[in-house]
Amino acid sequence: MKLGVLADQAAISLPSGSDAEVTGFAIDHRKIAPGTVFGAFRGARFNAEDFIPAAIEAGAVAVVARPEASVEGAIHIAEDEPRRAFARLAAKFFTPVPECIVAVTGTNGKTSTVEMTRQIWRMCGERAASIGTLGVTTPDESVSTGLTTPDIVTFLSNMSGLAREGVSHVAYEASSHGLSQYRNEGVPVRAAAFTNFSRDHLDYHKDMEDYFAAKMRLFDEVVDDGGTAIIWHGEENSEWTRRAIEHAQKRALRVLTVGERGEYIRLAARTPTQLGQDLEIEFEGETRKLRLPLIGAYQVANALVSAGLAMATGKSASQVFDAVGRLQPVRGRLERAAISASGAPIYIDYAHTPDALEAAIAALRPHVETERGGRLITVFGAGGDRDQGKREPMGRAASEHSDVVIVTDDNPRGEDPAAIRAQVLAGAGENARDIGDRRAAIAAAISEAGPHDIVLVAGKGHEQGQIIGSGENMRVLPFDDVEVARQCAAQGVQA
Ligand SMILES: CC(=O)N[C@H]1[C@@H](OP(=O)(O)OP(=O)(O)OC[C@H]2O[C@@H](n3ccc(=O)[nH]c3=O)[C@H](O)[C@@H]2O)O[C@H](CO)[C@@H](O)[C@@H]1O[C@H](C)C(=O)N[C@@H](C)C(=O)N[C@H](CCC(=O)O)C(=O)O
Ligand SMILES: Nc1ncnc2c1ncn2[C@@H]1O[C@H](COP(=O)(O)OP(=O)(O)OP(=O)(O)O)[C@@H](O)[C@H]1O
Ligand SMILES: N[C@H](CCC[C@H](N)C(=O)O)C(=O)O
Ligand SMILES: [Mg+2]
Repeated sequence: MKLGVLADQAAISLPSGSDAEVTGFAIDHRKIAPGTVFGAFRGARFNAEDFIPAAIEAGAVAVVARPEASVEGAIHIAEDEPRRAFARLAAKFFTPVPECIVAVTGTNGKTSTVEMTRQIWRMCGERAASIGTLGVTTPDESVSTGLTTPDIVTFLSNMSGLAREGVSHVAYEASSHGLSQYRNEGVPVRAAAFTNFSRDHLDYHKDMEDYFAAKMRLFDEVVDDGGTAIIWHGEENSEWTRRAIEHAQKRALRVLTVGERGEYIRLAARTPTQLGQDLEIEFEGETRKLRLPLIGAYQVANALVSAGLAMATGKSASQVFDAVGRLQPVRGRLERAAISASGAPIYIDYAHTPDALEAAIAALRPHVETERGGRLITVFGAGGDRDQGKREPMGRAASEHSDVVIVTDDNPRGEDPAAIRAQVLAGAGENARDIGDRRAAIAAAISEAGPHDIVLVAGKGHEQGQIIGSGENMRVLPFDDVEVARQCAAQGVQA
């Protein structure tokens, strides 16, 4: 494929008289083959401009880099924001892509929402896929990628790979890291959703404003002109929600709000039942009753945002609401792993922010048999080399809303695990227990749970390992909360 053609399509100008045959795209100089376009970006650890000579030596025909970078022996596509230009250009190479693509952002609920959207589309008869923290899930398989958004080349090649497999519908998770690094864009996005906004990732973003601005790139720039914005508008009526609506309106998107204060789908009532919840919603002037086979208010939010995405992409209300009633649980999100020997259910959840912990605990609270002395026992920790400021509020959220709190390790990475736990414990208060070893912490919670109690193990959800150390010393020790909970529950039976 000719670089000139790709550049024309992407509205990117090349130095006059230059053109070349392009065979691929790479952002890592070690992945260059003859004919590759190299994106030389300045990152947190490396400045890839240092690798430009090596990339050209390996056969790069063009380099997308800042104007001040030195490029000799290949075409210099000089751009002030090289990541953005590279995404636009590479997107013209990785074609075709699935005809219907939607994206989801927000602090919590992205993975759940892309997964539920995939399920709804599938129940409507489409070949649908989702991309996010759980990996790439297609009609045929689920492949883990390690990161929510890998890198732009992997993202785009996954999209065109899915189209080749006959997938027509894709819902992808747009993380704030991905959005601020232009790692998940370039494809046409028909509709974009915003689930909620609260504290996370302030190790990476300067402050909440900076974090919000990263998320708002989805509405400001990534979604198609004339596209749809689905925005959760819950009873909490957050200022961030109002501002998200403003961003979407400013871009002249079709704005559809969903939730207790939603105008498109209004959640009028929610009644927890033993295995799920009964919902009453108002849609197009009619009241409908739905039964969601999942517990927790937060799962209603994600299910209704997913319903909005499915309808915004052409599915009929009757098909979509019928599908909502048949949603399957999302891996590691309020997943019931086992029942303890005494009869207490043990739930695994991916809550790793103060807001998410509150939501997960609130989901389980109605199921605790409080009148018979039942307690909610929460086991959780906070990740190392991540936002330190969320640890104390996480401790506070857990202790305010649970009856027993056990603080444990969750991917300490390059930090001292005991120091991380101390920061969490500072918020959790004196009654919280400190058991660093995650297996021992889960075992302690399960062995003390009585028949009317519920155990919540939060923070790792679907994860398959405990990450310890960093850089050269990083190791991932196999660890699966679901499996450990099952083993501990089974040991209880034998004892
Ligand atoms: C902080 C962060 O987000 N870093 C990501 C970012 O790295 P970076 O651009 O800073 O890269 P860098 O390592 O400094 O290197 C700069 C450039 O030099 C290139 N390079 C580097 C070395 C070399 O020998 N040759 C070479 O060409 C690299 O390919 C890169 O383009 O871009 C890389 C590839 O696109 C990512 O792998 C990397 O994710 C790291 C590993 C990470 O842990 N990220 C997490 C925090 C993350 O992004 N998580 C979010 C989810 C969060 C959530 O769900 O809440 C996600 O979307 O996955
Ligand atoms: N709509 C919601 N409101 C509040 N909390 C939620 C919501 N959805 C999910 N959560 C909480 O957040 C956790 C993570 O959910 P999910 O994986 O869907 O979010 P995510 O945005 O993809 O997270 P990440 O940023 O790690 O990728 C859940 O296990 C639950 O505790
Ligand atoms: N995508 C999130 C996941 C956090 C999950 C938790 N187990 C941790 O390691 O902190 C992050 O990278 O911040
Ligand atoms: Mg996710």
